[in-house]
Parts: sequence; structure tokens; C-alpha cells
Amino acid sequence: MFTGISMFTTAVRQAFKMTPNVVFVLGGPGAGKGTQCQKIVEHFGYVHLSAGDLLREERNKPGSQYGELIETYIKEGKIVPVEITCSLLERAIEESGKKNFLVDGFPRNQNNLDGWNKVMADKVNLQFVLFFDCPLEICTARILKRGATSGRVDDNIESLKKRFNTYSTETKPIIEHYAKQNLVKTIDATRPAEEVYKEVESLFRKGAGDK
Ligand SMILES: Nc1ncnc2c1ncn2[C@@H]1O[C@H](COP(=O)(O)OP(=O)(O)O)[C@@H](O)[C@H]1O
Ligand SMILES: Nc1ccn([C@@H]2O[C@H](COP(=O)(O)OP(=O)(O)O)[C@@H](O)[C@H]2O)c(=O)n1
Repeated sequence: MFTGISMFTTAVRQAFKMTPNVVFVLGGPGAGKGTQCQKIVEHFGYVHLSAGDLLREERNKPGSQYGELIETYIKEGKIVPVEITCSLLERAIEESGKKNFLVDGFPRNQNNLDGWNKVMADKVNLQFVLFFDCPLEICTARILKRGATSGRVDDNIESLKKRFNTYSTETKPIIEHYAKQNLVKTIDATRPAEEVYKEVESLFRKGAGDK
């Protein structure tokens, strides 16, 4: 998907040495990834790319060939095949023309990681992995509260159990993979959002991010 545009913009970026910087943002459902990303965008000018948001947007497009598949995967808390997600991310990066990106909720399993490494890893500079560490009970309470107004098909206890299972069995090993490379910055996400952000901010100020 979208190869014509992306080959052209990759060539332009390379010519002007504008290799995009990427921070992966990971953590369980409800850990506060989106909330913290919003704050980083406000203060550090990153572009926030939520894999989940991009998938929901694609699902909602009239006539999308992936609409039904995405809907089923999201309800089941399963991870959509990387070809779809990675194409959406690649297109969003290329079309933005910006330099610094928070890639939120990705890579979430080995398939995501392999697909990214195959297509994107050489085109970007991975700065680090921001990991919001939060126990299941706190995440559950947050998600069920969010579910009252989010309108999301997966913010209910049944889907949530499946999402947590996916997180424990598939996403945690990815975080461990990056931890072995010393790329993971772990944040205690159990505290109030403003307190969590203080630590995030100091991380980005220290130069973990490109200001
Ligand atoms: N530190 C926090 N303390 C309490 N509630 C929070 C905190 N961070 C986020 N929330 C709330 O919890 C819910 C999930 O947060 P969100 O940022 O959407 O998580 P994620 O993107 O990791 O799924 C939202 O309703 C949000 O307002
Ligand atoms: N890389 C990704 C990210 C999300 N998703 C899907 O989108 C759902 C919601 O992800 P999300 O990041 O928006 O939300 P949280 O589960 O983090 O709250 C996941 O449970 C997956 O079904 C995916 O398939 N692949």
C-alpha cells in the first residue's frame, strides 16, 4: 500500500537529511499512553501517531477493504497484521513532513516488530521506548471509567480481559527485547497524570527527545 508516495518522500527526506525520529510508546491498555503523548505533543512538538487511532480511522472509512477485519481484531483484543498497521504509520509519517514522532501502541507483538524492521527501521532513527508501567487492577479501573464515554467497542470487561492477555503474552516480550538493547525508559504510571508527566518531561528535557 502507498508505495509510490512513500518512495518519493523517503528520497526527499534522505536528500535533506531529515530522517524521522521515533519514540515507541508502550504499556498496558489504560496505562495512560495517549494522555501522556498529548502532553509531550504540547510541550515538545512531537507528532502523536496512535496505532489504535489509525486502525479505528481506517475501519471507519466507507468501503475500506480492512474495515471488518480491524473491527473483529479490536473486539477480540488481537493484534491486526502488521502490513496494515505499518502502512498506516508509514503514510502518516510521510504525509506529515515532520521530524519527531511518538508511535503509540506499536510494536505490540513479534509480527509488528518484524514488519517494522523489514519496512521502516532503516528509514527512521529509533530514539527510545517509553514504557508506562501500570498494574492490571489500576488499568482496569481506568478503562472501565473511560468506557462510560469513549464509545469504543473494546472498553468493556470482556474485551479488556483479552487485551490484557495479549499484552502479557505478546507485548511484554517486545518490551523485554528492547530492554536488552538498553532502549527502554520505564515510567511508574500509577500516579496522577500530572505527576507521571513530570517524570516524562524531565526525560525529554534531558535530551532523550529532540527539542
Ligand atoms: N495517571 C492517570 N491517573 C488516572 N487516570 C488516568 C491517568 N492517565 C490516564 N488516565 C485516564 O485513564 C484512561 C486511559 O488513559 P489513556 O491515556 O487513554 O490510556 P492508554 O492510551 O494507555 O490506553 C483515560 O480515561 C484517562 O483519562
Ligand atoms: N499495533 C497495534 C495497536 C492496536 N491494535 C488494535 O487496537 C486495539 C486498541 O489499541 P489502542 O492502542 O488504541 O488502545 P489500548 O489497548 O492501549 O487502550 C488493540 O487492542 C488491538 O486490537 C493493533 O491491532 N495493533
